[in-house]
Amino acid sequence: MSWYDTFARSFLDFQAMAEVLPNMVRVGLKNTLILAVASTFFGTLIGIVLAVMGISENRPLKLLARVYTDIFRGLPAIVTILIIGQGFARLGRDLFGPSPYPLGILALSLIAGAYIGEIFRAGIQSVERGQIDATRTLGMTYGQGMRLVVIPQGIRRVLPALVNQFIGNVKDSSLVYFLGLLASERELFRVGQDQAVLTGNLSPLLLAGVFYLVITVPLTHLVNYIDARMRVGKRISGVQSGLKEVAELAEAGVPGAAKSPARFKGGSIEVKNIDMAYGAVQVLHDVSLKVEPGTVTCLIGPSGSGKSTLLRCLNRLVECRAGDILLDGESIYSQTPDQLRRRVGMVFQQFNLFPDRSALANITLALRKVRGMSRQEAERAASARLHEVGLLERKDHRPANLSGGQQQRVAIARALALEPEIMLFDEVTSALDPELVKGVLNLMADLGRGGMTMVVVTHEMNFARKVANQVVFMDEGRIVEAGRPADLFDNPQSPRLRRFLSEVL
Ligand SMILES: Nc1ncnc2c1ncn2[C@@H]1O[C@H](COP(=O)(O)OP(=O)(O)OP(=O)(O)O)[C@@H](O)[C@H]1O
Repeated sequence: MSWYDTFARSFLDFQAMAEVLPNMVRVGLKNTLILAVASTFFGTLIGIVLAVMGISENRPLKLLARVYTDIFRGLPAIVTILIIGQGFARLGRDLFGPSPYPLGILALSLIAGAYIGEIFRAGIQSVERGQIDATRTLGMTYGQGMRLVVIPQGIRRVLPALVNQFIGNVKDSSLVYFLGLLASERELFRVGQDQAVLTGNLSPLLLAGVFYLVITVPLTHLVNYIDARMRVGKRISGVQSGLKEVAELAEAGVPGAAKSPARFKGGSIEVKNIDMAYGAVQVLHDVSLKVEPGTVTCLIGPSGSGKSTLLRCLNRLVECRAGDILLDGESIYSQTPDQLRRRVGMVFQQFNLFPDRSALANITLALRKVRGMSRQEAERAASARLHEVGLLERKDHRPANLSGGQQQRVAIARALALEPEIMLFDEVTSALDPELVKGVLNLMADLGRGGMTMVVVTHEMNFARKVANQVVFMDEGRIVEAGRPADLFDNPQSPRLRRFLSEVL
């Protein structure tokens, strides 16, 4: 007999396959899916708890999650299944009757939980810090930020890994057979193996193998497709040049130099002798500053001089070590950070838009969750803000489908939607292509003319000169000079400011 005949007799006995097929679908496939789905479901619940424990600040919880993960990831699956299935057989019988099947699910879930916990933890930790900063500046609590923004993004990022885990559970479900399943509980492998013993050839096992592939291969491809779709959203055509973006703003009524009527009720700020340190490194030394209502203050200075840190003290993204800050004459420490941040909006260099939400949804999220508006109210308000920044037509675009300048204008609209009294801008044009900078600066100048109190960290000296009421020069964590732009730029008093201006102008 040729090798092929031997092979065909062992593996290609179609009659043996046909005989086992009904049982394989009705019993094997069904039970494999129940085992895999149930253990992925319970494993996901365990994984979420482990991930939350793993990223918490509580050391005992962290340690517990670590120990759990090390044990269940380190042991071979079959060892865990046998220890749980046989070690707790008595208890299992009392609880679930003669079937070892529930204990099999429990063992698979405990193993899956260890892997899924690590997957979630990595996913959540991979979400940029700026995302949580953005939720905080929009007045969301830490819990809201995690639940509404960070965790969904983290889960989306790890979706392929989660599906891999499900595929792993489909395969590991075959190990439950070691617990001696009842006939009605046999999974694919066991049905194939029993039939192989009966017929004396391996064709039923091959058929079981085909079933495993039929479940796992399409799933992998499906998840890759969904993942790609979710990452960027639906592609929307309509890329435009940066020069056209300035026109977009003019159409929306942001005319650059024209006078706009006061439409904001800006608040006042008084910074009184604040010190701030990151650990042992003192970053701000005895900083005092007054910002009158409805004025624009530009903070300038070399890199690392503490400008961003000062800005972050104003909305308590970082906390001062000494001194006080008054908002409209009242200490910002007499209110919660969330209450304060509803009054003090902030826009960042990296935009920090939520990538998985449209421009409109980026704005409505805080309106609904922080301000408690209905969906309709929030959409109406968000549309009005988008119109003001010339982007109403692009309300359904995800950030990935917008230019940097457009993204920054959405970020400004998002902050304005909460109707703050103060707006903080942290180098908001530094990440933009040169031709997109003008559109964003025009918009900011318009806000200033509209009576918004603004504190702007910027390297755009022209903007500071033309738009600011007050320019503040910082160096090494101290305010070195502050005054009207003409005084600072044309008549700098300190050698440090003179040197700085000679380098940047
Ligand atoms: N999270 C942090 N942990 C530790 N040190 C930090 C942190 N953020 C900033 N620093 C340090 O604090 C100092 C001031 O930084 P800050 O970002 O406020 O300066 P900056 O003037 O805004 O600089 P740039 O223009 O480069 O943004 C720098 O020495 C910086 O390295």
